Amino acid sequence: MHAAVIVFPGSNCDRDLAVALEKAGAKVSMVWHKDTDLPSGVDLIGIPGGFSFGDYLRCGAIAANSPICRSVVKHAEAGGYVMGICNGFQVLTETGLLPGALRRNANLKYICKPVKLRVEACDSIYHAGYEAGQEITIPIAHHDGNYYVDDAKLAQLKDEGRIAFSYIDNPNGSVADIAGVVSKNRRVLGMMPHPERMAETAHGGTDGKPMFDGLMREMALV
Ligand SMILES: NC(=O)CC[C@H](N)C(=O)O
Repeated sequence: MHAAVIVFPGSNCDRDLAVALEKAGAKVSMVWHKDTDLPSGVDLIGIPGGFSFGDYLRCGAIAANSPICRSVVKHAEAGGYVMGICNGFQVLTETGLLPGALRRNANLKYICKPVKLRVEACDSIYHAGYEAGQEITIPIAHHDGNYYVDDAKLAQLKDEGRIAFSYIDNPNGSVADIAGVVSKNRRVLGMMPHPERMAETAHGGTDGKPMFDGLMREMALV
């Protein structure tokens, strides 16, 4: 499986995401935001966490208009896989590939701590390594993680089984405790918590590792 990790000025989790994917067995190419084309044969795009363009305008808004993001959108629209973590989730909402927006945390503070998540019943490759209803601990590190969708879109996300992960004890004010969502075809995932920061024993826990191992297993079957 060939993954591309996109790097923006201000990305700071690009290497972590690349390492997590490599340890699961992927070949990873790092792709600079000014590039216009993805390497040929890319199966999965990873949009990493960080503070792209200093979080100016809105988190992810400038990155979403980078040259490479036109190719990211094309890849997703053609049915390709894309995972966006933290700032990556913010970028994906700004491109319109995922619904909703990430607003300032309800307490107006940057929050950096491990949180408990519930794995929702969502049949995506990103869930293959988990059981529905499983509780996992994954760190968050954001000031704009307060997920918002209006009532109609929330009802649609619920009806379509597109809530990927929920907070057990909501840290940031997100609507319906939502920590992550998927696209209608379940191939685009956005989540605020960082599974790549909980993927080996030295991280203090490995609850993020099944996401990478599971998606590798599933992609071998696609
Ligand atoms: N860790 C991150 O990706 C930070 C996300 C984002 N820039 C925020 O603080 O809200």
